[in-house]
Amino acid sequence: MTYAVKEIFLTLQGEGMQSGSRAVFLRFAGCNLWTGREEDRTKAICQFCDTDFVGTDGVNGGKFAEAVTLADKVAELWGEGRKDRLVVITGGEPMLQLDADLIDALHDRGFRIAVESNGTIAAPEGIDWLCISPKWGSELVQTSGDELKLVWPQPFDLDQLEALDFANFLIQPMDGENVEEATEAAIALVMERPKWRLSLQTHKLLGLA
Ligand SMILES: C[S@@+](CC[C@H](N)C(=O)[O-])C[C@H]1O[C@@H](n2cnc3c(N)ncnc32)[C@H](O)[C@@H]1O
Ligand SMILES: Nc1nc2[nH]cc(C(=O)O)c2c(=O)[nH]1
Ligand code: SF4
Ligand SMILES: [Mg+2]
Repeated sequence: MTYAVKEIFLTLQGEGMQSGSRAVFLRFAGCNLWTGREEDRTKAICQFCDTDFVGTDGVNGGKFAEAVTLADKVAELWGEGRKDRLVVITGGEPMLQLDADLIDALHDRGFRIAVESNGTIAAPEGIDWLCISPKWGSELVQTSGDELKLVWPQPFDLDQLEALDFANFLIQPMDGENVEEATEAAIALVMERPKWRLSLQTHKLLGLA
């Protein structure tokens, strides 16, 4: 299968439980909840996206015909050393393209595989760290994983989300024009519900990609 990749880059994971970890980010092009075009945003299911995932024109982006070629590029960007290798696969929606061949090729090169997904498509076997970030108005199909990272505010019933099979529950303020209000609301929520932890987008605070 040919993979459409927006960009691949080395940075720190900015969000969630693994925040602060060195990681290669592999961002796939395309999403099932928004076209990525600004003129479609207000009619999209997911309207608050902070990411350009359209096309294959980003740094190290392109069409990769083989899983091994793509995994080689990820390994090249990691550089020397096979210990503690981490790749974060995101998008767009990575579950539209992530398959067993790519999972195997990345494992063969020593990577732990973390994935950021909206949860509308079931995850394949072999993911080492699964982060699901549900979107109001979409159907949540993947109801288990390592972390549920809820962008706030959204009209979810938190009691229902807490009943799902996740090891960690995180709340992440919605970036945008109301980010300060969203951050205050997220802090208030954690103070009321200690099951949840605050996730900040630390890469934005630090000026990292
Ligand atoms: C760009 S998405 C790509 C992965 C996948 N499509 C998803 O939504 O989980 C990566 C992460 O950024 C979060 N995110 C997107 N827009 C955001 C915003 N405006 N503020 C805070 N988090 C945001 C998503 O919820 C998700 O956890
Ligand atoms: N540094 C950094 N950390 C991130 N964690 C999740 C991201 C994403 O866009 O999926 C992201 C991102 O875009 N950059
Ligand atoms: S589901 Fe993820 S990639 Fe798609 S529009 Fe929403 S935040 Fe962006
Ligand atoms: Mg991002």
